[in-house]
Amino acid sequence: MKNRICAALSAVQTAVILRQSTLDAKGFLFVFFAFFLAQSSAVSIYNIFIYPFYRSPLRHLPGPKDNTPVLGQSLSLLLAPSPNALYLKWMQQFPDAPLIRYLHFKNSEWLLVNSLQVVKDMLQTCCYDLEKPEWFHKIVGEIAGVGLVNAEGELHRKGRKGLGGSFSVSNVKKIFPVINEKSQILSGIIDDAVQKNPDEPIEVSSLMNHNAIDVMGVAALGVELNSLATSGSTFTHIYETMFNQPPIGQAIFFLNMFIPIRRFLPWVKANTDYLHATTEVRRLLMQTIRERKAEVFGKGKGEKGEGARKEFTEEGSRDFLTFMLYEKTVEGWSDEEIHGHLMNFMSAGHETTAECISWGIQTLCLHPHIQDRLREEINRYIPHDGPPSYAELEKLKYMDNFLKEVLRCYSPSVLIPRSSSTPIRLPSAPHTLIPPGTTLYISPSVLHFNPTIWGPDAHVFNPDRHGPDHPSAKLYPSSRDPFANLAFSVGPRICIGKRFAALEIKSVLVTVLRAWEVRRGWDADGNKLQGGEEFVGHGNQREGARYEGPEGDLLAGIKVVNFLSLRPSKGIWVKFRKID
Ligand code: HEM
Repeated sequence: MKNRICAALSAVQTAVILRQSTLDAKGFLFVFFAFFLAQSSAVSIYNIFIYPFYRSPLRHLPGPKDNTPVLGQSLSLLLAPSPNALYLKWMQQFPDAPLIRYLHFKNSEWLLVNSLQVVKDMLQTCCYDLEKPEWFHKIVGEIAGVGLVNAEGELHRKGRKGLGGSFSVSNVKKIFPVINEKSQILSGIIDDAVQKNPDEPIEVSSLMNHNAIDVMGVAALGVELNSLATSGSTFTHIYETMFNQPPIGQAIFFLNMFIPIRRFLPWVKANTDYLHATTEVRRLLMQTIRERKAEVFGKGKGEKGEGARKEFTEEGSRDFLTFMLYEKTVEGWSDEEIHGHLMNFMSAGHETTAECISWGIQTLCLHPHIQDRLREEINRYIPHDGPPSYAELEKLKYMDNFLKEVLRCYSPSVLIPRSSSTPIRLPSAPHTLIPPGTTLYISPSVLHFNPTIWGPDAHVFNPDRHGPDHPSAKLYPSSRDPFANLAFSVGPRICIGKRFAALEIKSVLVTVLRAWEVRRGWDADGNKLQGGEEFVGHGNQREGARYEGPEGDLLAGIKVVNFLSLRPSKGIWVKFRKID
């Protein structure tokens, strides 16, 4: 925008000069670029060095002042030990500030949200007055496509309506046997590994990733990807390249939010690998859409055939792709739109779910008594060896609380950002005029570890705190506010896959806990314990914490990747012992 205005102004100024002189084409270009350079430099100097410090209506808000010149806090955020670390530090430093102002790249102003009221305004009251920021569209669009995640306004409402059926209880129930089947395969793989080497820890986060990819393959695409059986499918490799980038890849990813540099770095391997992965996932999904269309509508017909409809419904095939092709509500959706939704499901749906299960197992290793209580509940309400039914899972109340606590302490989603294209005042902060383009940043961890919401033990893992009779219900009523649990977000843009994800997580945990006792298999630095070595330390919690802060203790030595979600960088090593 800034460049377009400067270019238009420069063109007018050059035209005025041209009328008074006889310049040739070269001279014309020279004058134009000279004007353009001078004007855009002046605007940049104003935006970077003057506006945020002397003019901005946000300049008096509390926030960190230890900025790096021009880069603000961006370098510190990039180098932080976790995607939450700095935000949690600021939450502790400015406990009473509903909005914490910090400077980002080129001294752009960002606001960290530190109040439930502001969260409510952003995600509910003003949901459609705010949009996802331009930088988010750019970076998440590369990984997750357009789909719902990047749709705004009317397009988003239409998408939600059209996709509601795919994620309804009845459709999710139809997919449930697939989820259970994959959990069984997962258990079989653990069994094989333990039989070969009983004392050797197993890395669970990549295992859970393979499981989640296989589930999404069948649920979203109707395709068996066989990641678990073959230790990785093409999709697994693609997503590993995207999510597991080396430091140079992360730096490019980060810079690309502000300056489109990817195409200028064809010699950097991390960049070309990443670009190849995004092109390849698009190609594979487009190919799957074409093939399914041919199956559903008949080759080359491009129209619905009644015969095909019968065949598919009788088989009960209700993967999301087939559902989208059939549903009347979405008739007329282009391949491009369907592709966007599939990209969303594949990337938003597998990594987050796998991380949640992995952190869940990590906490079970740290808290054997929680493991015992869960196992006891499972054995009571699912008193058979077969896969759990939907109704049986619904009876597991302690499991529900455990899952809530895992999502509170280890929210896989680390950012819920919004911005406005016009100046806006939020109802809960009417005196703060938020200029257009300012990023309002919700880091779920800031609300999840806030002692004013959860009490002084907010940093402690305790599933019981979610129980209806727990004292915190009366002492800290805000902890019962739906907006205090942000792992799936809340409001019209709440995660559409929430129910599906919860089912998958519980299915895996039930399968694992019925068959296995899990024990810590990582040392104080998160490395795999060798052979029969056991972890010795004073209380698993404190040992190996990488940094001070509410989250540091809970990570128990496991280092995380400072990227788009809470992902362990060296995996999570776990010892499994068969329960007789
Ligand atoms: C533990 C697992 C999951 C977590 C923690 C999670 C978290 C989230 C969060 C926080 C959002 C809101 C983002 C925002 O508004 O900025 C979201 C949106 C979304 N999620 Fe999930 N998700 C999970 C699983 C899934 C699954 C399994 C699917 C699909 C099968 C899925 C598909 C989506 C989609 C399509 C959206 C966009 C919704 C919209 O904007 O209306 N997610 N998710």
